[in-house]
Amino acid sequence: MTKEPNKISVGVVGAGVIGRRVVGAVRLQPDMALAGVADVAADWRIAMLAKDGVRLFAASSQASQTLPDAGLDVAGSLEDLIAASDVIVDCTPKGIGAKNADIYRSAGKPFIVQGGEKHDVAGHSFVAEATYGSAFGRDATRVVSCNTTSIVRTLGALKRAGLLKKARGTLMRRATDPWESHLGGIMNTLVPEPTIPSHQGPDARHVDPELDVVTIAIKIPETLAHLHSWYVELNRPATKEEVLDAFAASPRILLIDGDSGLSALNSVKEAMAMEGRPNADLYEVALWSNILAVDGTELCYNYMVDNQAIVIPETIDAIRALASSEEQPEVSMRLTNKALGIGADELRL
Ligand SMILES: NC(=O)C1=CN([C@@H]2O[C@H](COP(=O)(O)OP(=O)(O)OC[C@H]3O[C@@H](n4cnc5c(N)ncnc54)[C@H](OP(=O)(O)O)[C@@H]3O)[C@@H](O)[C@H]2O)C=CC1
Ligand SMILES: O=C(OP(=O)(O)O)[C@H](O)COP(=O)(O)O
Repeated sequence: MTKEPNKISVGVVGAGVIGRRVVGAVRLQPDMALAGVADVAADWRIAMLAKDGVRLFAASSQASQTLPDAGLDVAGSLEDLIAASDVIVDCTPKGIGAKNADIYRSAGKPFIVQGGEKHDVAGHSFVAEATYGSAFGRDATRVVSCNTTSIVRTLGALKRAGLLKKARGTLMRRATDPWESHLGGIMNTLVPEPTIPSHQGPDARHVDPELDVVTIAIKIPETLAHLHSWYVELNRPATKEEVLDAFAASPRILLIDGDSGLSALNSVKEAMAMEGRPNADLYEVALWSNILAVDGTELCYNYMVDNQAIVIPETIDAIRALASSEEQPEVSMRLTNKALGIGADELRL
């Protein structure tokens, strides 16, 4: 397969909830081209990608049978996709990326895994605003989980403004993804995560070891998004305006006004649909400016994390960090934001 000149050739392994969104986002970047997708599934999800012109590769010997049996054209094996790619984005279910890492390393190809994998799989954890620079030119990185991404974005904004001392958060986690809610999830109950801290707080310190952050998580019976409630101790008394300015300085945090009617997860998703976002995806952390309170050094706020969407811009930036000559995080993030329509300036809200 011939590569498009001057474009980063991206191979995606595992095209489920995250992988198919990465496919869509890669295709919108001016400096990237999609080499194809390798998967083991051969159902409607993969058939729809094929109809969109995505080249399919069989990620297992069984898939090399089941894909053609389902009437789908197969361009080659996982190894063929790796050979045709400058960088691999592994979006397989938790634990499989760790096994695939050896294959990518043996092929000498840089790769990205997602937040279901442990930090050690890549030896580096990625959130663009914090660790683009240390990812630049590496052989691998891990885009941290959706909740962890939101924590680093928000606490990072407070830290850059010189305000952050320590943060304690309660994370209400959606039970399962919408498309598979008939297969699992919970109903008519709330389930506290069995350990304190939940993994997201410690995991945020893989990105920024200076963060003093503890998280507690609860699984809740809905599928739209996560909702976080934070108590933050500031290192000096601040005003509400100072705190809002600190958050507003990041284009990947969207201040929303509950008094305008955007008062819940579902209304924010509907607004994203009206914005014309694919899948009504909310790439930003949506933080309620009207439900934020500052009292001296005490700060409390709530925000929404669209778990299916928030890691997509980070993954695009991680591709540039590993496989392009762009060393400046701001340049990559601007390109990504523009291509995906991210940030208050890009929205009608
Ligand atoms: N879902 C979410 O909200 C978020 C997920 N993440 C992380 O992203 C990663 C992917 O999650 P998600 O998109 O939800 O997963 P999905 O289950 O939606 O998609 C995974 C895809 O990979 C396929 N697959 C399974 N095994 C292999 C294999 N060996 N080789 C190639 N493809 C394979 C699956 O096929 P099949 O279905 O047939 O098994 C499926 O098509 C995980 O690390 C997860 O923790 C991060 C942030 C948010
Ligand atoms: O990465 C996520 O959340 P997390 O930050 O709680 O690990 C995604 O919402 C996936 O979570 P899941 O492990 O419930 O599928």
